[in-house]
Amino acid sequence: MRFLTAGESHGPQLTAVIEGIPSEFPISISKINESLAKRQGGYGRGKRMQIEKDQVEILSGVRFGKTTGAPITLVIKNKDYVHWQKIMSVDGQNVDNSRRVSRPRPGHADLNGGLKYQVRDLRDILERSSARETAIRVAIGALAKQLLSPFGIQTYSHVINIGGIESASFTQSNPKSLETWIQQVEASEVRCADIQKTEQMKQKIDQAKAQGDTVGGIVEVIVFGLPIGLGSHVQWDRKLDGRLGQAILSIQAFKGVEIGMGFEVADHYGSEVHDEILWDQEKGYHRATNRAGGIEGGMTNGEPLIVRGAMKPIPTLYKPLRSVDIDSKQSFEASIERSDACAVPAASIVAEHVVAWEIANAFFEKFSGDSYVEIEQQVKNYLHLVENY
Ligand SMILES: Cc1cc2nc3c(=O)[nH]c(=O)nc-3n(C[C@H](O)[C@H](O)[C@H](O)COP(=O)(O)O)c2cc1C
Ligand SMILES: C=C(O[C@@H]1CC(C(=O)O)=C[C@@H](OP(=O)(O)O)[C@H]1O)C(=O)O
Repeated sequence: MRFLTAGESHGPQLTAVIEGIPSEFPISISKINESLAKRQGGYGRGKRMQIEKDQVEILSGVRFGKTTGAPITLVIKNKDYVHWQKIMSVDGQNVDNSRRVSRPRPGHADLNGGLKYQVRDLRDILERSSARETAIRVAIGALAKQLLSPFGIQTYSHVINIGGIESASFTQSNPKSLETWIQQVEASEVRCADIQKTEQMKQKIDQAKAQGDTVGGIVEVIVFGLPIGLGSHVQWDRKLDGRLGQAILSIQAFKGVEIGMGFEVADHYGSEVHDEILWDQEKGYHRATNRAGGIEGGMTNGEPLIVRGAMKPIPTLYKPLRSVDIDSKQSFEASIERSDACAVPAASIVAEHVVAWEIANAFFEKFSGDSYVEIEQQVKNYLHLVENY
């Protein structure tokens, strides 16, 4: 499976064309819209999220609520476009050039992109590098989630750090009831299961905002119900951990990724890092612990997948950093675009959905076929083989 996205932050719409989705899978538009609404939420977001109300349109590849096997086209309209039509004019007629950007913002693609593409209005770079694009990637991931759901694979996310205020990872907190834990995360304005930490994280965001500053954080994605053997050890670009790393680091502002114990492995003995292998009649092969985060040798090992991503603080500051005007070469304060103070809760939804896409990709590589029934058969056969191994 593969996809391409297109669209500018203040252009008419975001578009995705997805290819390779097997036929006869039920697709619910309202479920995709639920994911889109979650991405728009979260404490600390700016005024743009009050303008947009993201809704997906499916323009091809789905009929009577089921995939047909043909390429799927997704569209999300930018409501803000009505205010930007002249600024984003395609044909150069009736233009408004008052929003030209000549002072690149540190931490953004502005300067590198301007030099690389030889454009003198840095808006040409800003518009496409913007994290507005994550809306369409969440729609794609929401579709992937629906493909995985019949096979019992579920993906969740939460926030475990905002500006240094830390909350327990899923493994540390080891909740008794998954349902209650999910409810707590969804009820929190920062998507953190701990109520006390939620308040502290909100305070941290308020504090940063009051100072014209921004904060980043860490998000954690957990995937349950994975069969053993998604991904492969045989080739570098088939290793699932490598692919997940790329997926997470491709999210705007993500600078670090960890699987399982992650960077912590460096501080421990091998006996404290690896997961002993057990077998019993009921569970078959399983592990005493899940320090590896569900992946060994580039393949799933049947334990829950645990992936974390670190997001840097939003680079646009209301107390701007110094930059250079590309016309006069004089030192100025960087341009201020309307901006979020913290987008970590929103980014946890993005991470959850890009991970779901990677898992779906690995799943349909292992269980390849053109239709739901064909794939269902393969899954059954394989699970039987695993059970009898
Ligand atoms: C959900 C989300 C929202 C974001 N909102 C903003 C924002 O309002 N202002 C901003 O300057 N950067 C924002 N960013 C981050 C920038 O898009 C990103 O830092 C920039 O494109 C440069 O890319 P890089 O940080 O990956 O190098 C956001 C990122 C995400 C994931
Ligand atoms: C539009 C979204 O996020 C945007 C991401 C973003 C950036 O520079 O990445 C800058 C802001 O854009 P604007 O200047 O239009 O307010 C955010 O609002 C979104 O998440 O849908």
